[in-house]
Amino acid sequence: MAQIELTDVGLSYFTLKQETEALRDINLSIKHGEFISIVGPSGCGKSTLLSLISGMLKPTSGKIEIDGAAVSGVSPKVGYMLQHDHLFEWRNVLNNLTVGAEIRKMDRGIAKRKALELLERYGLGDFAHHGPSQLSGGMRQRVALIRTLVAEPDILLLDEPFSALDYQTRLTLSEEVFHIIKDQGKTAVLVTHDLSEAISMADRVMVMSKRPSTISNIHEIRFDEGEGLSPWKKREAGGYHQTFNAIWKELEEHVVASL
Ligand SMILES: Nc1ncnc2c1ncn2[C@@H]1O[C@H](COP(=O)(O)OP(=O)(O)OP(=O)(O)O)[C@@H](O)[C@H]1O
Repeated sequence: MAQIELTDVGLSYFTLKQETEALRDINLSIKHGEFISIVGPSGCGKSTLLSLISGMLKPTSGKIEIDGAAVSGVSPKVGYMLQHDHLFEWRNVLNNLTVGAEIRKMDRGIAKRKALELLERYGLGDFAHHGPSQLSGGMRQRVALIRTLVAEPDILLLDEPFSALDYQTRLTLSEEVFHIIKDQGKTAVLVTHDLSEAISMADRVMVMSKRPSTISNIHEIRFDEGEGLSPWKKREAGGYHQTFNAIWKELEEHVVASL
């Protein structure tokens, strides 16, 4: 059974002046533990799609299910990682990690233990009592991911999580985040403008058309070098450039059409 299932999903935004049809006829099945990337022209509705999966938005038409149950309201099974880490500067790292637990009225002791275990496991154990301003951009984003993991979501929605970082940090962090997500056995949906990031991290890359956006194509990312390759290994794989060029050609057509 699919973990996330979208059937004939459409979404229009209504304002006093106009209706904006963002998404049309979206049919998508995402399996447990799968990593899928979404690319498409600017403004085509990628973030809207994540908001629908999280339950923050309700589709105008069609249905969305997680583990066979209709999504109604914000789902506790879903966690977000965003472009900005939104860490509170006046709290140390550990206290930032327990914010979600406090809001959800989870046991703070349990949340703290979980947070410390995750910090230790992912190389940030020495920074638990540091302030966010004492961390590099990449470390802050790792803390943001750990904060999401403390709440134990099954599904991670990643909305351009690396785009505010310099290129070198992006490469390193995407590798680290990939390993953390696989290690934790999470299902992940990544929205990115960076096609090499999309291909290197995901099992499948979904290309969306210009608005009203439909699914143009879904590409399986498979290389002769084997299954489950890390982003570094995928970038080095024999068929990588061919795959990149094929998806880029398709994506470029949608980007040009949207100008
Ligand atoms: N709250 C809203 N009210 C009205 N229109 C909206 C709202 N949010 C988004 N839109 C419109 O819906 C469309 C899709 O927006 P969305 O942010 O999902 O696209 P995107 O593909 O994530 O964009 P980008 O790549 O630039 O981040 C855009 O035309 C946007 O202007």
